[in-house]
Amino acid sequence: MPFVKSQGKLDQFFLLSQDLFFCIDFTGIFLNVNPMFETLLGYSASEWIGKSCGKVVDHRDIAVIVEALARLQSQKKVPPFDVRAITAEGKIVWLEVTAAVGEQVIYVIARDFSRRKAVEKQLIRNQRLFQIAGETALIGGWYVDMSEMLPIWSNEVCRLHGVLPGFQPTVKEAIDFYAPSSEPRIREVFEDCCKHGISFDEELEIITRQEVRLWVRVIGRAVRDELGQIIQVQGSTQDITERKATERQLTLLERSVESSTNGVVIVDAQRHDLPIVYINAAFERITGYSRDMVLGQNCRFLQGKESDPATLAKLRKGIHSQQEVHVVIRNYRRNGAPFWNDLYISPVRDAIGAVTHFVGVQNDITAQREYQAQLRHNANHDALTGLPNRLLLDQRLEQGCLMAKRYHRYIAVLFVDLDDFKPINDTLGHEVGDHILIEVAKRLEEELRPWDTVARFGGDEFIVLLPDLAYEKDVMQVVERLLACLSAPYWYRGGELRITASMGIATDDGTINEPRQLIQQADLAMYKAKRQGRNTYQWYTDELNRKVFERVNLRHALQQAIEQSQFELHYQPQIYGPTGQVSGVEALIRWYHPERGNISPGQFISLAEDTGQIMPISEWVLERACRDAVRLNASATMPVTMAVNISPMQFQRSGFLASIQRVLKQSGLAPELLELELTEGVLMESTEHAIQTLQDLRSLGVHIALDDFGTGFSSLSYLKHLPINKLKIDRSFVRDVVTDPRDAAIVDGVVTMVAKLGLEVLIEGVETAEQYEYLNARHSTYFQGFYFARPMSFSALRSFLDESPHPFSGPEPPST
Ligand SMILES: Nc1nc2c(ncn2[C@@H]2O[C@H](COP(=O)(O)O[C@H]3[C@@H](O)[C@H](n4cnc5c(=O)[nH]c(N)nc54)O[C@@H]3COP(=O)(O)O)[C@@H](O)[C@H]2O)c(=O)[nH]1
Repeated sequence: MPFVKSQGKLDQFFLLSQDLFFCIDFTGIFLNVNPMFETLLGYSASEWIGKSCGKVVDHRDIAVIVEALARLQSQKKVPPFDVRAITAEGKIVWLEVTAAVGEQVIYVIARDFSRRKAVEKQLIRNQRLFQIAGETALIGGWYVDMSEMLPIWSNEVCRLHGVLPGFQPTVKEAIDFYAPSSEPRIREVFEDCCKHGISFDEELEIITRQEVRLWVRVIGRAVRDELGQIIQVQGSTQDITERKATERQLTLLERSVESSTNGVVIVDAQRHDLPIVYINAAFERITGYSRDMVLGQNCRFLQGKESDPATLAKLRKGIHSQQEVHVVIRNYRRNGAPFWNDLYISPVRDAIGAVTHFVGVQNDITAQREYQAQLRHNANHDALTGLPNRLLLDQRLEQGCLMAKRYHRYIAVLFVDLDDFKPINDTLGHEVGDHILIEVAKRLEEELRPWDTVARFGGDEFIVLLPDLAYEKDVMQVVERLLACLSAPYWYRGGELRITASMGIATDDGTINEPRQLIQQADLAMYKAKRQGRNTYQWYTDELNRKVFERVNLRHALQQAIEQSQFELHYQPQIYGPTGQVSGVEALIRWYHPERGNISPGQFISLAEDTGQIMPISEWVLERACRDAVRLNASATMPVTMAVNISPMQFQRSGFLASIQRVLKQSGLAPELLELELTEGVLMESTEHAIQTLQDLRSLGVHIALDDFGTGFSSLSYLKHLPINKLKIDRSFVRDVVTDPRDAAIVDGVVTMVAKLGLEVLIEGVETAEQYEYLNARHSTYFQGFYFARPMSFSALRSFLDESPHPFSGPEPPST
């Protein structure tokens, strides 16, 4: 046996001990070792007797051995110490060494605690890992022993609360860290856990020592002993502030998307056929499809027969090239109703730039589109009849002319004007008028081919375009059909109404430069139809064209005349038969055009009436005539009346009376020396208003003469209602008065009757001595005519009056 021989019972212990027992001398040489030495370290005990104990000790712990030996040599006590021994296999064994000095020997007991050491090491490592995990995930651990009720916080929990590691709060202090909104909850769940063992997992807000608000996830659970008693509550606290902020942001985003009025759809770009993965409420509302119906589907279920292929191609191209794309596309709701979808599609990329989704933002712009279409329709159509208006008519006319030119066809333009529509409107009311216009529009449309156009041109005027005619004469069938259908009875509230139309026709083979001229031509032809008795048609001719051309030129020249004061006034004397004296003069306008010479009022007055140019002209005439009348009367021996022709438009203007007053005032002419000549037509229209104006004029003292009597309606009955002073018998009755007993009878009758009404009479157009003698012998009245004098300039008139104040008192009037 290599071991020290046993001595009594202690030897047994020495031999059987699970610890190492050995003796060394003061230099550390093994003197004796027990069997456990061999078992534990794997060395043969006999080999080691006489060897230094330092040989089995790891070199890192040699210093420890050396120091212990030194102490023992000095008879000092050595507290237990740990060293690493190296086994025969080269493994390390941790030994807890206790050494004591005996007689010349040192007794050593060494206990293997390698396992404990390994556990300790593992524990330390785990703790470290736990700490790292806590620090990384911002999770701290804590526990509260029920016996002490003092929370123990990990370093991370301390850090979270803004206190130093090792901080030891009371339960109250720990709870006080929670924000007022969270404090009741943590108190409740902690108490429930302590009392009833109910685990908790809460997201709450704490306020750190530095007054920083943090969101934490706090988890707690009860730990029970073997009897089921709760002995500890332990848990973790995790900083989730960042996650909460992100969550809040996400919630905000989600809510925004959800509550957006725009439809939002997200499709998965990485799955086959781009299935929908999200739609918001607006998408559901717009399309009528619910989430369940569309998730997983491709968006093409929104398309339909009217979805424009070009738009779809653009959409596909954008998706294919993973680029943003904007389209307005015709889509269909679940119920099949189409809608206009204003759609933006954008790719959504991940962190490395790969497209993972496409997000589509859509807006239902149907109402907007319809409104725009309505606006466009309104801009191009007449509100009452729904027919195209002038704007659209112009476009169609242009197209029609182009077609005619390209395909060697004809286009016809019909100008349709209802006959005597105004009286219907005026007497039966606008409601009836509107009804007729709508009915006319309907009838016209019904008679035409789909590619023809009926447009409302103005009040009771319609234009019909007949493009694509093989022959000009083809238009006749249409015209006759239209005239017939328009003259059929109209019914309104059970009553029958009759109305006809006059039509002007203009045609072209597409060579016309200015298509609009066709309308003017048709208009002109229509007027001719009117003059020819209504309910008929007329073709436009070159003769009419010449007139139009002339009118256009004349209108332009007239404007220049107004601007450049090219007018003059001439005066024609009026004679009082019984005395042969000049009782008045009629102011007659003269226009001397620098290139065209004299242009007679007969040529331009009616045009000026049509264009409104009569207004500045009339104003000028009135002012000049009144001023000249004042000058004339200043030197005349007898009062000379100034007769001024008043145009219908001038008379009907609301400021007419005021303008007369103003001119009288400015010129200083006595009102009774001013005689206004009005035609029958003026007085026939709006009689009440006309009579009132006449009465007002009469109240001013101004004289009124009714001009051209006998050429118009010449209703004798209305004469008695008119507050006029004088009646001028038209010269057409005078021309043959000597030879034609019928004219003589008319003149006799009118003069006699008018005299009986207490009015004065002037006989116009006396050109010969015979006429004058004949008439003067029968009637004591006034005369005017070339026989006495032609219209003359103001200076000529003055000389005329100066030379001969009573020119026609004698038997022989001067030759003119
Ligand atoms: N609103 C205005 N109308 C005016 C004005 N000046 C003229 N007129 C109207 O133009 C028409 C033509 O006028 P005019 O060519 O001047 O002819 C006048 C006389 O020259 C003509 N007349 C006079 N005596 C005779 C005659 O013996 N024979 C004959 N063949 N013609 C004669 O008659 C015209 C005047 O007619 P009336 O006005 O009816 O008295 C004409 O209608 C004018 O009214 C103007 O300033 N404003």
